[in-house]
Amino acid sequence: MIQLSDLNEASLLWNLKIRYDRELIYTYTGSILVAVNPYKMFDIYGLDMVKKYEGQILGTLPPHLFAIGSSAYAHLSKEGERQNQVVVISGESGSGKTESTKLVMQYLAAVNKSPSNLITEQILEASPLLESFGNAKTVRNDNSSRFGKYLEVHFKEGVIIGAKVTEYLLEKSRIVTQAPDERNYHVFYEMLTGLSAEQKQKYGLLTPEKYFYLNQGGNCEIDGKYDAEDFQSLLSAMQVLGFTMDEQDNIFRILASVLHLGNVYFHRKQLKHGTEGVEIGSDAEIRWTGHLLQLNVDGIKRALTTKTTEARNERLLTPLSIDQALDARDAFAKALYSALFSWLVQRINSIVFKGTKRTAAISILDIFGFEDFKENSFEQLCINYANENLQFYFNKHIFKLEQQEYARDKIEWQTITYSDNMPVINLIAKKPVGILHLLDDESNFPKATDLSFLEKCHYNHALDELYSRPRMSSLEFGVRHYAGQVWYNVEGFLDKNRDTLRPDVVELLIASKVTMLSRMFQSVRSHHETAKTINKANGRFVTMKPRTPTVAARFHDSLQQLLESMTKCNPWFVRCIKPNNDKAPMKLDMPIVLEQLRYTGMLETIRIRKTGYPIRLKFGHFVERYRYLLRPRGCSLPRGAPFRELCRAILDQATMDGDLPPPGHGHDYQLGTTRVFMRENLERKLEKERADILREAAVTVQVREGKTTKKSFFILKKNSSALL
Ligand SMILES: Nc1ncnc2c1ncn2[C@@H]1O[C@H](COP(=O)(O)OP(=O)(O)OP(=O)(O)O)[C@@H](O)[C@H]1O
Repeated sequence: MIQLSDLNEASLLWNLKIRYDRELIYTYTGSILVAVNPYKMFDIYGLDMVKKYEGQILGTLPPHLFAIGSSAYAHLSKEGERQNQVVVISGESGSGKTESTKLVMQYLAAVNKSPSNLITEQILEASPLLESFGNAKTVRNDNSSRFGKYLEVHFKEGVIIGAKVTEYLLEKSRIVTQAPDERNYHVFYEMLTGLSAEQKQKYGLLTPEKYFYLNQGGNCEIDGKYDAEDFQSLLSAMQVLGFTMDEQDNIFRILASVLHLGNVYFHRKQLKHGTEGVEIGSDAEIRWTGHLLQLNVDGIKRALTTKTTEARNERLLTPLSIDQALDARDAFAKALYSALFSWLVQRINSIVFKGTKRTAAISILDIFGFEDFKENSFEQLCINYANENLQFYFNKHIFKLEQQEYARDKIEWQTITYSDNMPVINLIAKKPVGILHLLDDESNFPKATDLSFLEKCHYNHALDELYSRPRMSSLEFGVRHYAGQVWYNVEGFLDKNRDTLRPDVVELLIASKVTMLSRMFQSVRSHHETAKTINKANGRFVTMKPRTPTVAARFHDSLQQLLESMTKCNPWFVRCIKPNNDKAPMKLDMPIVLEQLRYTGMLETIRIRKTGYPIRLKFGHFVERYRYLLRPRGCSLPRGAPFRELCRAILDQATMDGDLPPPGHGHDYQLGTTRVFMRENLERKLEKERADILREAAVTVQVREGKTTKKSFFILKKNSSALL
């Protein structure tokens, strides 16, 4: 796209459309890959394509995800140094991030120097397993990831030796409620259609329609998804990953218990002194839960109908109202499922993560896309905050750092402006009155309500142009994000942020005779205990007294860790674009695409890629790498000439012949005070020439020596390609 002569929104959009109509779903903006979701599988991801892209310089072949994978792999060790790589895949829900993640991973698995090792297979199998437990049907995407994922793949001498998954913010509300046309997590439906009748009997299970936690969306099936088959894939993934039969049994026990709990219902009950309490409608579900989780049945009943408070060293049981009882039931189910999900991630890591000593990693970030629904809640605020941070990371790399480099080396440059989203990040998270800080303060204050939180937001941010108050007296506030204005309804914000599981419920679960379950909740308890005592004087969220960290605080911390680790990597960006809102194959809706191009700053990105110099090499490095290119070979290297002059000689020669513009205004390189600054097309040309020369040299040596054995030729060939 940087070759477009007339660069404007319309030409950019047309270019994408024309390519898309020709079934070219990938396009480069410099080294950034734009991927427009085809909603239709093309035969472009086979082994033949892997081979085609393997070892190729970016840009020499048509744009493809494999080219990004190949470049990241090649850069893992450049100039003898290990350099971690990160592939940042962004885009809105349904744009194709998860599919792209899988394809990049598939590519890495195929090209790594030991493609058939068990660890590679296990890493690949982790994907469908996590998808079953962390993906669900939403109105936007039939297979929407409801958690963020950062996958680090570790290499040693080109071989995959391990991986590590970090998960972010699983959407918990989905476990107990689903909007119309949506579903709960896939695994429930897969289990209910995939288990044999006998196994279902063992867990007391029926069909999906019978469960309140599964039937609220109105349709338990997804067109084109075969839950029973996917269940078999899930089982085989568990097997490859080495889950024991006991572990699998425990997983099904927990999943079944969540479903049983969802069907527990209550009746109002008048108690003495005129107070209202509840009684359980039927205790069959409770008995099933008790049986499957090996818990005390009376303990479960108590946990769902009363709460324990401590006063003057005395434990008091207070009855719950019907709403509180329903909340207690839902909290119980959410705790079970989310603890299981965290356990799964840890379990996978315990199998595939082998430490990071002397390894280099390619990480892939697939994090939930920007969300703006009819009703937006706490989850959307967190998700959109994460996206703001990613956009900031993108801007920082593409615009800020880049232009700082130009200034440092004093090259000629006219500053390109871009829309800096730091003010929104500050509005949401800056101390002391950023929205998440206000939320945290209120969450730690027992008498606070969602309304008092909203009032504090209005009070502190009314004058901020990025913040809006509603015209009517609805419980909402608006934030102008980089991707547009979103209204957040604050109902439930405090509870969602506190996300406290009552200590008596934690103790009940720890008392389970199912060791795996008991351990899960021991670790929940110890996580809370240690987090409380950590001294957080490092600028992160601090509350007045050590308290259990809130969801926002934990999310903020993990996001900062993620960004810190990404900062140490060389980034590759994949921008996924959703072509229409109907999930329809090969249909590109111009306004929908345009909106995404606008808010992701694509036009500015192309401009900087077109006029900027993204490739930078120290003079010494440049000479070392490209000295073969001087013609006649080596002769015109003036002895002792300064590196800068040598660089100029090589570059002048490279830009003089061929189709690249000659030196002068807008030429493809500039010499700074310490480094060569090049455009990507010039780098590609140099790399190609270098590769040709080295190949030629290898053959010449073979012919000259005549005696060169086949083996030594291959060594030579291998060495020369390692230099590419
Ligand atoms: N390269 C591709 N080829 C064919 N179909 C694709 C491709 N990428 C995405 N799709 C289709 O689009 C659907 C949505 O893609 P995907 O789940 O990767 O989106 P996402 O951006 O990860 O969404 P979310 O943020 O909701 O998780 C896929 O289920 C698949 O049907």
